[in-house]
Amino acid sequence: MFWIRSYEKSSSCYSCCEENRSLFAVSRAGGTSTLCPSQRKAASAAVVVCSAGSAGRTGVGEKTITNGRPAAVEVTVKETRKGPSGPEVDSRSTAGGVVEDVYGEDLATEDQLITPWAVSVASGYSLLRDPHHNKGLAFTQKERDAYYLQGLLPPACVTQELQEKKVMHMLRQYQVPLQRYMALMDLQERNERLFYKLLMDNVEELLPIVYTPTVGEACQKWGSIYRRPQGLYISLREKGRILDVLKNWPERNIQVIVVTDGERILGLGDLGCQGMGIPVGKLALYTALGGVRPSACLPVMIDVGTNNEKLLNDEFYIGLRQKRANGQEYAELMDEFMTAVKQNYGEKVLIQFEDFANHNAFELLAKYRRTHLVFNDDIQGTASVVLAGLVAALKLVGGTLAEHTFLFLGAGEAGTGIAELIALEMSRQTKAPLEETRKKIWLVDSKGLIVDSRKESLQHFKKPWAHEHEHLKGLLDAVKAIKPTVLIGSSGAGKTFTKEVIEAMTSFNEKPVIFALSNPTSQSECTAEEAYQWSKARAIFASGSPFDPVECHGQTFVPGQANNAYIFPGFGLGLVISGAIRVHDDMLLAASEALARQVTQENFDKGLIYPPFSNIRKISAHIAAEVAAKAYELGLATRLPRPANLVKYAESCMYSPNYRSYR
Ligand SMILES: NC(=O)C1=CN([C@@H]2O[C@H](COP(=O)(O)OP(=O)(O)OC[C@H]3O[C@@H](n4cnc5c(N)ncnc54)[C@H](OP(=O)(O)O)[C@@H]3O)[C@@H](O)[C@H]2O)C=CC1
Ligand SMILES: CC(=O)C(=O)O
Ligand SMILES: [Mg+2]
Repeated sequence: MFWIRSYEKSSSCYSCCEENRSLFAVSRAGGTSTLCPSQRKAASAAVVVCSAGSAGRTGVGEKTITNGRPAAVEVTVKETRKGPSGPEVDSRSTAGGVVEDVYGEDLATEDQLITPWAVSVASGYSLLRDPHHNKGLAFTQKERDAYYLQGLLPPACVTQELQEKKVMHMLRQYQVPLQRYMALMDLQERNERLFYKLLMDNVEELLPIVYTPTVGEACQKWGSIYRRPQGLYISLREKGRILDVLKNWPERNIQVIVVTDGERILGLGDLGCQGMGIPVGKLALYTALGGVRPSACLPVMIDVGTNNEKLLNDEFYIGLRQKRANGQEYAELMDEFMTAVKQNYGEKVLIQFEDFANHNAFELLAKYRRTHLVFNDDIQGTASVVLAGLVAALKLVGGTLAEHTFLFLGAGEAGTGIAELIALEMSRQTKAPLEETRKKIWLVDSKGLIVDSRKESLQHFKKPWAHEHEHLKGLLDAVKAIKPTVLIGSSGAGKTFTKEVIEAMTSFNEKPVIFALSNPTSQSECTAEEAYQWSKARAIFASGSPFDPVECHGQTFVPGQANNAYIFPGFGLGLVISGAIRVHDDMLLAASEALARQVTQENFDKGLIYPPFSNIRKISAHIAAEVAAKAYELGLATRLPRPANLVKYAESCMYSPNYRSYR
């Protein structure tokens, strides 16, 4: 038995050997190659050719047998790309030529060019450095014998459970959340399955590390803590060759892309290229919470510059050092990206827009929702999660949606996205026209209450909310005048729900419903403690970032986390398993209902309007099933026939992080 290092996963091999990604071939830079039986047969000959699929690269491995095992496997990489007129072009010269040995760079002087990805493998050493297959001390003795690992590991063989216990123990020693974040990222790069097992088994403890609030700090310091790319960085420099850039990614079978341009990272503003932490974090949740295979997930950072002066002057900044491109230049880059994604991965890859500034977010969604499978998490995912929380909250406060009055602080992506879905649901329930149901919803932006006298100067997404009313500048005035039953913070501005605001809400509501959605914790409109204390323990409260339970008036309150993380993983899974080709608003409503249904009486008894994250895999399966059902109903699903039991089917599709046994 021997291994061949190949450069692309052959798509035919992928499908026939998916379940048993054996180690006949090992990965390069996170990519894996699996030899199907025919290739294995070929592998017993002296030369193996691994097809490059559409990427156009061919790796040719030659082996020399010494005492029944490979003494060395030399691999020659012949880069073949189609020339402009069609025929294959041997681009070896531009690729840096043939590399003679595995670690050629050690022999080269610093100014000599080397081709780092042309290497050969004949030892388990590389297996230990392949995060997709590495099991560390959990390799059994048999596996150590079979895969040339003898001596490369200390003698102890341990279980994955013991490894998990040890890493959790180590993580808990760190006092600083960012240290935990970095340790987890290191684990992801070292042993992917252990990383996901940890995340799934300890979701409530680790979510605040890989996600909000710590991911916010990680993005702010990304330039300093950057170690490995973790996704694709596509900058203005790549304009005109984005398709080629996509082909550099080692995985072919991508199902979900999360893309940002870094302009509105949580409530932290423009973090430019450092926003990459968000797609990386969101996709970790796609796998851990929604069960999408890690190899099917692709984080993308579109770098068009940054207007953040501090970053532009930071010596450790890793992005383009220029002001943000906008207008036509921006639109062209995005268009090239969207086209290349479809060309490379097909019609059914889900593209999730994340943390774009609102002046681009609404346009991108409107433009591509007709041609691509796109979803804006901040506009649509947030709307779905908040609607679910409201529907659940009605069980505690009484009344129908239409009997409530809503006031938002913040009229951007999250605010207007939520407002629109509430109005849509109200309209469905009451059969009243959307224009009527919108009148129950009021929004305040940085200039005050959105009213008709401001209409001319409003951004297009605010115009539907410009109702007749005198203009009021401050939130407190608006609360007193509108007398909302539900107050929702989506401003990105921390500490804006003051004592006076919460007391005013409490003065005319028996149980004021208060959502402080802004992330990370520093930007939350108020803390859980403030909401409960200032409302004399009467508030029904949920926040975007997590807060610890609060003791108030002799009771313990467990605040809910109104975060789109409840929705997008299951939502995406539903699209993937049904082979959906477009996202429809009805799917958002279906996801929202599925989430609201998961809140149990026991949860309500604790004042919770969201189920605990510890049940998230089950919740995601139910959301996925409802979304898929809607896709079938709307004729948007392509995976036929429709499975009879969609919940069971969704569960059966979910990634498991348990180690596989290697033959
Ligand atoms: N919990 C969750 O799941 C989610 C939370 N969020 C959070 O919501 C926040 C906003 O996100 P998003 O809607 O995309 O951002 P946008 O930039 O699109 O919108 C922000 C809105 O808040 C207004 N605003 C800002 N500061 C103030 C202030 N001091 N007083 C009143 N209004 C203010 C802005 O006013 P103007 O238009 O006048 O500039 C704008 O209307 C972020 O912190 C984000 O992290 C977002 C998505 C999901
Ligand atoms: C949660 C989220 O998507 C945000 O804060 O932007
Ligand atoms: Mg977001």
